[in-house]
Amino acid sequence: MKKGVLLVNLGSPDSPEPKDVKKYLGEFLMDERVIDIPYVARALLVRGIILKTRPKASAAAYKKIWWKEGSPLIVISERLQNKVQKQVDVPVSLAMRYGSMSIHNGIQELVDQGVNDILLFPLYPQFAMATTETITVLAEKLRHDFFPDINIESVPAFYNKPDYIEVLSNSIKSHIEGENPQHLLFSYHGVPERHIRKSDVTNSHCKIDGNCCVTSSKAHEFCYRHQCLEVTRLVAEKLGLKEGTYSTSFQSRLGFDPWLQPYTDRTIERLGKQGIKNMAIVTPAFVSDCLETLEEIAMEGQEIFHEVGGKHFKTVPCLNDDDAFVTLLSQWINHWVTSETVAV
Ligand SMILES: C=CC1=C(C)c2cc3[nH]c(cc4nc(cc5[nH]c(cc1n2)c(C)c5CCC(=O)O)C(CCC(=O)O)=C4C)c(C)c3C=C
Ligand SMILES: [Fe+2]
Repeated sequence: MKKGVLLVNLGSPDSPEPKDVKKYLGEFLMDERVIDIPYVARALLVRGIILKTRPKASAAAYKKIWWKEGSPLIVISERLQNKVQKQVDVPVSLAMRYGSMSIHNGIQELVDQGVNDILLFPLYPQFAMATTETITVLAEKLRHDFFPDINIESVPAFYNKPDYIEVLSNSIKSHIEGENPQHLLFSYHGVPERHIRKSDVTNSHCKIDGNCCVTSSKAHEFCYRHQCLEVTRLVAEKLGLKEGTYSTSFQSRLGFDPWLQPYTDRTIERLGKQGIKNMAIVTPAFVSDCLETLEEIAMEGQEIFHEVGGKHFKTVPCLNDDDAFVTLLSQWINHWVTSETVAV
């Protein structure tokens, strides 16, 4: 069998113009694992309400962060792909779950090079039905419908792997060294609480309270909240952070359902009001900087902090194409190539 790797990230609009943003959001938000309500209700909500107003506002936000080479998320993912390709001996392709650069094309690109054994690598440290699961389910459907003779194996969530925690901790350390933040906030993309309950394989463990995520359970393999809290705990341990000088929050809430709390914007405001003058923020649900980190955190978050008296707001970049991260992914891939098992 000939092996190859498909890295998969979220995707971005083709341009920061409202018509392209509308097309992208239409595809993204109509995914039943993102807005998980029945099709007719979802279509009414997305096409009848969200797509009437959000594309214009989102396009304005995208314009603030867009690079001359294109969307930061796409450009950074391509840099990562190119660097990983130099460290492994099998073909490495890149695809996006939404927008251009489809997973179908990514698989086809590998198949055209003779590959029939694919390692599908969702670029998300934590499992979520709106991210990892939608990628693996779509890839399996494509395999079944168009590529029945190939094998596809997926890389599971790697949130608690010691070598990942080490790379992430070292990166955070290098960016906050000399800044001496009084508080380090770990901000993760939010999800509706309902998503956590739906992914609970025990059907009863996830209460989304103070206890469930720290009480051992089979549910944790697919619990986004547990996995986020674990990343914070493991990095804090590695960096020797003192209790009270760091915390976890969830950003990017959309709609009125309860999402994971505490919310990042309110947490930044609270920290500023409590007299914190110097804070840093890290966003470990994203491996690549994107709209949610460059605009929502680095711009809006900083503005909130300054409005309530904060002075210094440091945004730690995502791992992006950091050399240590590239080496880590390449090691995992090389392990799969030589040992037939997914390394992480
Ligand atoms: C119901 C809505 C959404 C869920 C659930 C959700 C989960 C989720 N998303 C990411 C990562 C990213 N999301 C990004 C943008 C973005 N996300 C939503 C909605 C949900 N996300 C919207 C509407 C948007 C578009 C922007 C906007 O209008 O605000 C991005 C950035 C993409 C880019 O082009 O830069 C990322 C990355 C994760 C990890 C996640 C669940 C864990
Ligand atoms: Fe999102």
